[in-house]
Amino acid sequence: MARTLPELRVLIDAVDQELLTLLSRRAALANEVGEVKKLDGSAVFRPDREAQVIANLQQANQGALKSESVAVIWREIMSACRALEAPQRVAYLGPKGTFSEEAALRFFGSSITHVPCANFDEVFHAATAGSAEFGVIPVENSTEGVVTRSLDLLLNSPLHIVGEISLLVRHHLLRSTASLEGIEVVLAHPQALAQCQQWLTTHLPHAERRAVSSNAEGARLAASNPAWAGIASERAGSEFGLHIASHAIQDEAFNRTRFVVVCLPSVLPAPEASGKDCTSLVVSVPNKPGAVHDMLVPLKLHGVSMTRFESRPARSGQWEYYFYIDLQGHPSQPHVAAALKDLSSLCAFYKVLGTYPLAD
Ligand SMILES: C=C(O[C@@H]1C=C(C(=O)O)C=C[C@H]1O)C(=O)O
Repeated sequence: MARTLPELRVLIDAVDQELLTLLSRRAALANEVGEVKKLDGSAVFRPDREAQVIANLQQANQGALKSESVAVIWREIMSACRALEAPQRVAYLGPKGTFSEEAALRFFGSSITHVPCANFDEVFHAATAGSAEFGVIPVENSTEGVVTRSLDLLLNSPLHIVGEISLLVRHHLLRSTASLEGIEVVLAHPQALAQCQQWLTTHLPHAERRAVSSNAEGARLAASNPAWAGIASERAGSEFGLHIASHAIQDEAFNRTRFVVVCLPSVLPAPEASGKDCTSLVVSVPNKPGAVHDMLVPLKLHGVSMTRFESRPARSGQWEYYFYIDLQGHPSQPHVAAALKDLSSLCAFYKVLGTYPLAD
């Protein structure tokens, strides 16, 4: 005979008690790890070790849980255990409800100390000055391309990149009522206004588009005026008590933003090779014919594939540029090391921004 609902619930309650005992044991061990780390001064957050823990469990998983669920559950368990060692402070573009916050939670789990910042410069400053261990910043969007301020800040910063997150970004039109009637102003970060420009031209041709410091800030302001609307995430909508006047208004259905995690090398040294890594560089070459072509030859010769190539003005007024290059691979791989050595010898400026595991 099939078990009844009350019987099943008694069994589930018993399993939960067992889980709690096991999780407490795990937490106590993590606490002990924290003590050891305090003595030898090593990094609290070890994303490489956490990735390995998840990979081992996914491989061992014979049960009913989906592989992705195993990852999500253990990310949170490890986030809570890590917070017992020392709460990690993570700076990002605030206020609450931004996609930067979502990216931070995806990478670190929810047991972090939030350090919301007013702009990207402040994120870099927080992670450099030590009011946060880590910063999370967007670097490119699949519709709008490069986030220029982030690239410019990376150039002169002592922070290095230790991880990346790729987030599906769905923008909603949010306001105090659920209709499109009477909207005079649409407030959002310039990136979001750009990612929704076709929709705005078609549906709200007469509304003023007003750039603000973040989408969540636009949503916060939209809550104060019925003729204003914001473009932001669902989370920002609930944070400020707004209705969704129109769902998923971004011009590209699969609009994605790539974020990177930055920190001082003393907080976390460069991650070791994971087998699926990216190495980010910024370089410049002498302003002479063929220099850019020559710079890329070593990549071809050593069989290293380039996944990104961006240029930014060097601001010298001489039509000189910095090139931001992403390569597949890790400098501990001989062919990557050889390509980097040859490439650097051709550059007037050469800086490795970081080497880190690729996002799923
Ligand atoms: C417990 C450790 O510290 C942190 C927490 C981890 C965990 O809960 O499994 C893993 C790596 C670290 O980010 C450790 O380094 O082993």
